[in-house]
Amino acid sequence: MDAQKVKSDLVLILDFGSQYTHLITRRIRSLSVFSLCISGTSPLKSIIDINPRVIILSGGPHSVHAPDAPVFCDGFVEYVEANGVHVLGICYGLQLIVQKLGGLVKVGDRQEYGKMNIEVISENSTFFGSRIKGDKQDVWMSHGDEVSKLPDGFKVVAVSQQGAVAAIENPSRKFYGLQYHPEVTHSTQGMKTLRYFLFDVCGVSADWNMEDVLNEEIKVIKETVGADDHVICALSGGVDSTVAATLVHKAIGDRLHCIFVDNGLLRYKERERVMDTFEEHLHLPVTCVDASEQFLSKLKGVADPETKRKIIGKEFICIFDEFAQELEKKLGNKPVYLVQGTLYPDVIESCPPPGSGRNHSHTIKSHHNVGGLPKDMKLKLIEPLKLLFKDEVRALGKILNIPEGFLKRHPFPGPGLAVRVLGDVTEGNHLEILRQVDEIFIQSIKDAGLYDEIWQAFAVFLGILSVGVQGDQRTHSHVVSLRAVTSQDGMTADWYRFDSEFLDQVSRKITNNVRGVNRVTLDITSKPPSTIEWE
Ligand SMILES: Nc1ncnc2c1ncn2[C@@H]1O[C@H](COP(=O)(O)OP(=O)(O)OP(=O)(O)O)[C@@H](O)[C@H]1O
Ligand SMILES: O=c1[nH]c(=O)c2[nH+]cn([C@@H]3O[C@H](COP(=O)(O)O)[C@@H](O)[C@H]3O)c2[nH]1
Ligand SMILES: NC(=O)CC[C@H](N)C(=O)O
Ligand SMILES: [Mg+2]
Repeated sequence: MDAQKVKSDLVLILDFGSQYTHLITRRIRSLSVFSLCISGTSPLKSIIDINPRVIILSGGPHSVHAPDAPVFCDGFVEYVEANGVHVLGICYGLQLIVQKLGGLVKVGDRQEYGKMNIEVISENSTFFGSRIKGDKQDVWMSHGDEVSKLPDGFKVVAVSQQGAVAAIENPSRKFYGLQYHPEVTHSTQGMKTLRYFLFDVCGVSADWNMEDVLNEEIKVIKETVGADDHVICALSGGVDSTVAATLVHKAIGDRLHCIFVDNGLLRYKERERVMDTFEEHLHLPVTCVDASEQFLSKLKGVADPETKRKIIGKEFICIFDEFAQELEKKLGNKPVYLVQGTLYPDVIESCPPPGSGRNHSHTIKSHHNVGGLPKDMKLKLIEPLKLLFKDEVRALGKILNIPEGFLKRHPFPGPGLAVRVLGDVTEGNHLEILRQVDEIFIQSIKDAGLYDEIWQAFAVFLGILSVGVQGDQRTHSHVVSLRAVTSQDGMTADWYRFDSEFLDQVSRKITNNVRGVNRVTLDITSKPPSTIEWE
């Protein structure tokens, strides 16, 4: 998906490191307006190429006074004014507008964190429209600096209960600013304010929808892939790669060749279930490669989580490479493209704004990623989902007639059960025990009608022994842990609150049915401080 080819009005977010940048993008997209975010310090050329109707400057952890504070590029103000682009600064974004256009920002006498009440003080505010003077609303603030002098031509249109500037505007120059965060749900009228700003103040059209995204994608893929070119796709049976493959298949038909790898680390009956779904419901051409021995032999005796992940990533690459070579023998020409199901959060996370302090998840653990393919494979990438969030990918999958039950599948990591059996995965029958426990847990969640409420659920094999008493006998057996989380995008997560009756039933089912397990525990940690997977 190419931002420059999106015909709808585009709202560009310049990201200065706010925790809520993704949220602004998502809120705007929910109004059927296309929105993208790029680093706040991006060069002018990137902004010109994207050609936005509106630019939002995000909040951020910096103070505009700090020597290394991130700033929009040179020529930004001249560009937006020459092109009639509306600019909205949120929090740090507002402070940046004030400082750069000749006003003053100082360290606040008071700080405003959390819930705050604001009042519209202007009779005729463009920003708040028909909302009359005196209108009050609860908003969510998070700032320590405050505006002490406005640039010429600006006026204050709302103030906080503590008397600090809460909203400013200069309609003739098309600059607006909010000191609070309209994108968080605690700002009770935040969505109303954003909607009014985009549609009534900026005149943006609400014409972005998934059908258009799909048709545009198919068109672009048809134009990109040559008439005789072949394309490969690593298909995991997960939502992202399946939606990406189905979309590309629609564009180029049987010149798409999918490979599903059984790495010996899959869940109970997963290989059969995934292959059945592909054949029966999705009609995708898939080659299943059984590489379980290859993977497991490489993992023998390896206990370190990062080493395990690296070994698995490397094996995947070898297998994709062999697949490409075999196809070359069969077809006479080597596949030119590789389809990946990369999503927008991956893209945003991989280019955090300078100094934002935002961690890229790869620094915590090496996520298996097909993007690590060796350069000499010379495959060019097709990433049709790279500007979409998971819920949008699910919506796209629905239009592609992918069964809804499939689209609601919980994510499953590429390294599979290897990151859920702690330590050496090849020891004893640990993998097999985990498969049985996981199946009971997931099936119980489905039977209780809870599957769709939970973002991801699974069992973990802890690799420690505990003493138990079973059938009057002393046992010294394995301990497992159950993990279920709610999340928006996997970047942060909270543990799911099961009721105790459900937990009691699952625990008994596991100890009564899985030989070798005498203790079941529940993981009640959010992310952060934990991660979702244990390794
Ligand atoms: N067993 C596998 N066989 C082939 N490719 C795989 C396998 N496991 C993972 N992959 C590749 O790794 C990519 C990343 O996996 P990831 O789990 O992030 O996405 P997904 O499996 O497509 O979707 P989901 O997040 O819903 O599980 C997949 O899109 C796929 O290309
Ligand atoms: O394809 C993947 N390859 C990986 O190596 C990998 N590691 C974690 N995950 C999934 O990513 C989400 C966040 O996981 P963590 O909180 O454990 O980092 C969760 O949904 C995890 O299941 C992976 N997915
Ligand atoms: N949330 C923000 O954007 C904060 C901006 C700035 N760091 C302040 O404290 O005022
Ligand atoms: Mg997966």
